[in-house]
Amino acid sequence: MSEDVLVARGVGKTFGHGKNAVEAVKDVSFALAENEVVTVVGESGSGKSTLARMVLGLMPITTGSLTFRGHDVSKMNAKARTDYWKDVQAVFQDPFSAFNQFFTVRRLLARSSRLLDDKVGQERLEESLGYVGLHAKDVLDRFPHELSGGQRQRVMIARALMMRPKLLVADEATSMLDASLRVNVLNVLTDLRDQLGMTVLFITHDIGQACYVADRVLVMEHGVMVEQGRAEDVIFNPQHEYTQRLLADVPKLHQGAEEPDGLIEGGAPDAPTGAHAQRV
Ligand SMILES: Nc1ncnc2c1ncn2[C@@H]1O[C@H](COP(=O)(O)OP(=O)(O)OP(=O)(O)O)[C@@H](O)[C@H]1O
Repeated sequence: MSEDVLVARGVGKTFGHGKNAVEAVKDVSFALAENEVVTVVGESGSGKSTLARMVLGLMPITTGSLTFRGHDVSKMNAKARTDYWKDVQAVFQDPFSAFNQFFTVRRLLARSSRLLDDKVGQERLEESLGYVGLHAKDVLDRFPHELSGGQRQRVMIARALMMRPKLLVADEATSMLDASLRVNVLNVLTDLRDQLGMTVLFITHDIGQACYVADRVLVMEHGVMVEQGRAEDVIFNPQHEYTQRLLADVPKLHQGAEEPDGLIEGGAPDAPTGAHAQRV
């Protein structure tokens, strides 16, 4: 059986105090095993990004505990956090904000590869760009404004992959991509799980994508994890009313449950078209 990489027990996050307090995440418990893709799905404001930021060590937790391979990651000093980020990498929704506009892609990626020796760095760079469907010669000497939104996002994913992280946290990382590229990137994530034994925590508001890519799905509503289970179980036998409602907004998923052929043609709105049926 795979070992747990990350374990969250009773994790909570409250912003502000008194009557202005916002409980963004409430008493959330889950574990991420080695070599699995887990998605967190929920509507806007359900606490997904706050959870991701706590997992990344970017903000302190208010209650509970978070451990990565047995080490407490909720109270890291600067050195421990730098080490943690060799094992845990992130890709966020807005790739533009992460770019220095005056740096070429080559320079941006070189900053990530400085921890690797030159030969490994060059190989990793080309390999990582290849994983996301980019060729080094097409992008390395370009500036951010010379790339499309989708290309920028894929460069950011490649940058994270260069470190061969044990855990990749992808927060709405495919939101800027068109449908075919989205499928491509989602498939890359599962390939990385298969080939590198990487664990992926994929955050999305789109239950179609969540179920397509995931081994397991965690469902959040108003900061509470209302349901978690294997992707097949969550899609075809959702237990919580909120999950049922999210799925009801994706009519093709339900049709597919009754008519296995139904999914092949359509797929969910805003979901990886058709491919979902082949995965689940
Ligand atoms: N720094 C902050 N200060 C105060 N409240 C915050 C802060 N960050 C998030 N919140 C609040 O916490 C709740 C959860 O926000 P969060 O961004 O985690 O949700 P989300 O599910 O990721 O939403 P989205 O999909 O829109 O990004 C929201 O009510 C939000 O307004």
